[in-house]
Amino acid sequence: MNLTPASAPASELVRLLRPYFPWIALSTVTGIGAGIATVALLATINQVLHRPGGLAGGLLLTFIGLCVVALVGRATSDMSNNVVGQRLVAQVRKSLALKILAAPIDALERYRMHRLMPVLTQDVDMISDVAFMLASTMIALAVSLGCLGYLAWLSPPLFGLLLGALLVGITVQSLAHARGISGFFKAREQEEALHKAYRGISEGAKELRMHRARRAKVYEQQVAHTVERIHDINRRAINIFVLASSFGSALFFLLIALILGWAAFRDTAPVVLSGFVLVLLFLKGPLDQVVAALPHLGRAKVAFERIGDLSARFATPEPHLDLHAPPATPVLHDAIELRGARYAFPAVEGAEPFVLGPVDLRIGRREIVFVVGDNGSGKTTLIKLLLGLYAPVDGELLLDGKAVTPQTRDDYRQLFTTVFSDFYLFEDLVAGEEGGHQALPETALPYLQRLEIAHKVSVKSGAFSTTDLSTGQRKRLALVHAYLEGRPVLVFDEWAADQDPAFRHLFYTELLPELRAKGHSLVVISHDDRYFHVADRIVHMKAGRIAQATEAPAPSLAA
Ligand SMILES: Nc1ncnc2c1ncn2[C@@H]1O[C@H](COP(=O)(O)OP(=O)(O)OP(=O)(O)O)[C@@H](O)[C@H]1O
Repeated sequence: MNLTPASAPASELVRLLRPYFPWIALSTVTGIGAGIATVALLATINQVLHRPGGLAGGLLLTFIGLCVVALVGRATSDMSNNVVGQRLVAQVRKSLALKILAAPIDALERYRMHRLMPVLTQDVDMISDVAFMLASTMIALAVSLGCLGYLAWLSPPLFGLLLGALLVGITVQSLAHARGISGFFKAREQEEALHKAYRGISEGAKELRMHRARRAKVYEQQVAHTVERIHDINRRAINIFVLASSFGSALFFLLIALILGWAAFRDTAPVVLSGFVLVLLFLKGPLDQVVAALPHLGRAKVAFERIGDLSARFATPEPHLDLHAPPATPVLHDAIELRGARYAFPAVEGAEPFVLGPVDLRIGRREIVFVVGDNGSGKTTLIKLLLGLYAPVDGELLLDGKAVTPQTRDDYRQLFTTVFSDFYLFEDLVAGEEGGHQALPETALPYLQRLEIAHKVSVKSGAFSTTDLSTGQRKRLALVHAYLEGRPVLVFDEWAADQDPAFRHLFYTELLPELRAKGHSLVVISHDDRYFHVADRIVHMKAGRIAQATEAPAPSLAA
């Protein structure tokens, strides 16, 4: 599914709904059937009111038949519409998840979490809610149209009056709708600010406990202020709809007065007059229902545009990132290499854009390479290029001398196990790939013991028993993942930064050499100059360039 930018939600909706046209047709036909039967019921009741025999004989059968058609038609229409609505929501949810899974990492990094979450939750829920009420609204619309048809047949001049009133009502509703929707758009923009504030108060909870002034500022200026703005904007927008709806009701009663006045001056048959007023009074119910649905439809429109916007931003997925590709087990025979590779972040206002490269870097088999340098010198960016997470804007990435192409990039990435400094720890161990048969308690135990967390964590049903651990312990658990996956190249971004001195020592002096001895290549971002001697080679980064690549120094006495 490909949602296009915000400009064309209506055509987008049509495209999304296309697979469900048979269901929509069924819903429409049965809805209209129910509408016609309801109107015919009203006509029958009107006839009975003016007939000496009352509801007897053929009229009784007609009445029962129409009741059955109205009820069955309504239920069928409701259910088929519900099928469409729920399928639509499921499709949007899956499609958004797939888009996020296939989006280039730099596009995701730019989109930001506080913008992503309201779309994935609030906007999709809004569509779900509207899908739920769409069925009854459609039936109300069908009944309204049926009633109008009947009224036109019953008395064309009275229908002329009704038409005039309807035109005024529709004009007022349209104006209100336009104003209301622009309000909903403004409110939705504020929702993103609110989400950002919510992230601040949940993720920054500790910091806020420690700083009263900031706590008050975050609450007053970010949470309360934004909530109040959303409240004001939504209240005004909904009030516009309410006022328009009240105006419609007033217009309705004015119309009935006009009709009664007209009937007093013109000779109108009682059966026509009573039928007209009866149906008109009945019509108010479904019409009110349609009008009440307008704000919800307005909000759904806003939600659709947001989903469309997100979709458009991720409209260029990484090519050949197939979810169902067979497991790849790439092998490193000789080396991975960056040759003349360059990467540039998009410029941010007020800051110089960071450019990495051009860089040449070669990581051989069974080699330990340390990447070192000042904060912000480009170590992590270099690693992301090496991992194929960022695509170089110039130069190339090679595996055993062969260029990694968009077609082979995802397979290439399966060479690596990474522990980034902002790593995410998945609790479960993935079966079906390299670690499938290994996700057993007895396989994991030696690694958990080696990393001194066996007393805290075990493997149960293919998942770690807990991840509620200290930061350093969680990093050790991430390393267990790396052991279990057994991939050829391991990449650690400041892994040892959270470890105690004894374990840090163990990591550099025992674990890394052991892993190399087992055949792994290791790329380690490190600031621990006491252990630089462990590396086979040290790559110094400076302002986005490799300043020098040196052989490892001799071990210092302190180490
Ligand atoms: N997502 C991003 N968008 C824009 N610029 C970025 C982004 N990530 C990093 N940068 C820029 O790239 C530069 C290098 O960042 P990088 O994370 O590679 O540095 P580093 O050497 O790993 O630093 P540290 O030692 O602090 O982890 C930074 O100065 C930053 O301005």
